[in-house]
Amino acid sequence: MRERRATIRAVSASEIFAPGLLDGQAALVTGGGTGLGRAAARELIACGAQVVLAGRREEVLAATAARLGEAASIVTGDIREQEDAERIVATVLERHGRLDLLVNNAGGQYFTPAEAIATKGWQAVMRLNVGGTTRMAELAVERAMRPAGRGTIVNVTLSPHHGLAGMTHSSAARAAVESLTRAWAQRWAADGIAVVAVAAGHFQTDALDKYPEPVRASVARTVPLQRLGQPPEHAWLIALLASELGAAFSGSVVTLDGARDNWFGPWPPPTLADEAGEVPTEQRRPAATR
Ligand SMILES: CCCCCCC/C=C/C(=O)SCCNC(=O)CCNC(=O)[C@H](O)C(C)(C)COP(=O)(O)OP(=O)(O)OC[C@H]1O[C@@H](n2cnc3c(N)ncnc32)[C@H](O)[C@@H]1OP(=O)(O)O
Ligand SMILES: NC(=O)C1=CN([C@@H]2O[C@H](COP(=O)(O)OP(=O)(O)OC[C@H]3O[C@@H](n4cnc5c(N)ncnc54)[C@H](OP(=O)(O)O)[C@@H]3O)[C@@H](O)[C@H]2O)C=CC1
Repeated sequence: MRERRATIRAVSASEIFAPGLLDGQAALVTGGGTGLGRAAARELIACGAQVVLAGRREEVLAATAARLGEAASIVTGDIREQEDAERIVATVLERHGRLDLLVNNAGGQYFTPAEAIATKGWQAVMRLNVGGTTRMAELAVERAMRPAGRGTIVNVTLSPHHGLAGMTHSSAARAAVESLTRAWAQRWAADGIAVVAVAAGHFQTDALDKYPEPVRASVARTVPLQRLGQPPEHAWLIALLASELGAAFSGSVVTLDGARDNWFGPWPPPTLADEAGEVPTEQRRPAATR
């Protein structure tokens, strides 16, 4: 595992938070080199935090850190491996002497029908999303947050919660992480540690490129907002949870999805509406007679 410091380049001020909101904080963002993790790191830095980006690909992390400037640094490692995970947390402590915020953002799955998921694939998704997230949370608590008597852990999960038919392994894994979030919030409250899950809907990141074209083309239409989420929107929520307000959210699953959760389609439902777009209404009951 190799480490490298970023070159100097500043991030512009936050568009919505006051300067200095997170001054003095040290954050660790897993999967911080790409997509939602990169946007979160940028916003945390804009708010004053020092951020360590973790992931497996050094070149990806280094390119992001170079864009984020001297408040960003990188550490390579695989969150599924105990030794790597330990070194990731140790690196943050060596560099900053503290870890105030862990963003458990590294995760993912592949798109396939439920019955096509091989045991090995199921285990791969569980190992990454549940195993990796758990390992990082426990290490952050043991090594940094409990000794400091404070800290915030944000676990990135997935909306809709009623299940994604092409990603059932991930629906199950993220449900487990949300359940763990609630349990950890109780378990670690007395240590001054807040644990929150952010259930992300469908966000416009490069990762969507890996899904089949018809899936990509239709995703935004499955969202009542009729557009994909933008990474800065997710990043603003992460920064908010890293602020003093995060403690009050402990144990919550905050869904950020443009109303995707539990949406069953547009209104009026195309199968019910007539040519004029009107939906049949039920007859009123006759007035009661005396
Ligand atoms: C209707 C709306 C749908 C759109 C939803 C949009 C919402 C977006 C949600 C997101 O999360 S976007 C972010 C996506 N990012 C990632 O997924 C990145 C991380 N993902 C991965 O690394 C992999 O997908 C992984 C499987 C989770 C982990 O990979 P790992 O390296 O551990 O496994 P592999 O060795 O590659 O594979 C192991 C095993 O898994 C099965 N498998 C893997 N990929 C596929 C596939 N594409 N199709 C079928 N099966 C797959 C397979 O059994 C593999 O074993 P072998 O066959 O290789 O022996
Ligand atoms: N985009 C979306 O619409 C949604 C995304 N999400 C979730 O948000 C998170 C970020 O998504 P997004 O940015 O779009 O996708 P990405 O695929 O870009 O992000 C995944 C990141 O995790 C890192 N990563 C993956 N496996 C490991 C590992 N074993 N150890 C360390 N790092 C790892 C990857 O880097 P590397 O490969 O270099 O290790 C990558 O930077 C993921 O958990 C995703 O599932 C949830 C809902 C919707």
